[in-house]
Amino acid sequence: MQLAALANLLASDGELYYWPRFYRAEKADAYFDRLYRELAWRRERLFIYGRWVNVPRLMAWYGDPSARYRYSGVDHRPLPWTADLQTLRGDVETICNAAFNSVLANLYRDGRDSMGCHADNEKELGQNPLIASLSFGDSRVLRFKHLETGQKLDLELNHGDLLVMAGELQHRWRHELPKTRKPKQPRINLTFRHIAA
Ligand SMILES: O=C(O)CCC(=O)C(=O)O
Ligand SMILES: [Fe+2]
Repeated sequence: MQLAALANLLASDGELYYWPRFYRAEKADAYFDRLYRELAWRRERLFIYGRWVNVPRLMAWYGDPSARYRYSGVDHRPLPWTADLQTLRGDVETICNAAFNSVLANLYRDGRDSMGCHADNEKELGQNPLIASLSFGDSRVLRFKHLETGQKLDLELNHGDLLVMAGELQHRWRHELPKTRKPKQPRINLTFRHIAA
């Protein structure tokens, strides 16, 4: 099966493809355990409105040496691919029929960890980036908001799910992973990207 066989969840202004349980529970369990233990999780700090704030999640950045990535004034040099990340990259490349040279890993330790509203629109990602996102661990809601109409779309991402963002999505929509008061176990999200050298 290929991405093109999936329906676009958006009626207009971008492409969003959702493949629930892309990995079955057992396989997803094994990935979660190893990623949790093996990735070099770091607490990042960002300089926002004149002060340093802790990013409310742990992060790790892997990729080809040429895949340097800058955001919020911080230059991210990728760590070399681990065996699992290579395998996962291969899987999503096959499905998406695209090449990825880097992956941003996020670890949301509990419901207080989150990601603020943003678009993945850095110029290194190209005009209409194709970004493949894998989720492992507890479920969390990813919320899309249309920039002009304010339309909202909530997607609950579960253990082993694949989500692909493409087309004009990053120009027309923003997305966030809100905090929640519900008790939550850790969740790992991997977003595979192609960074122009
Ligand atoms: O955790 C998620 O599902 C979203 C991650 C995300 O938006 C990003 O890494 O840019
Ligand atoms: Fe994002």
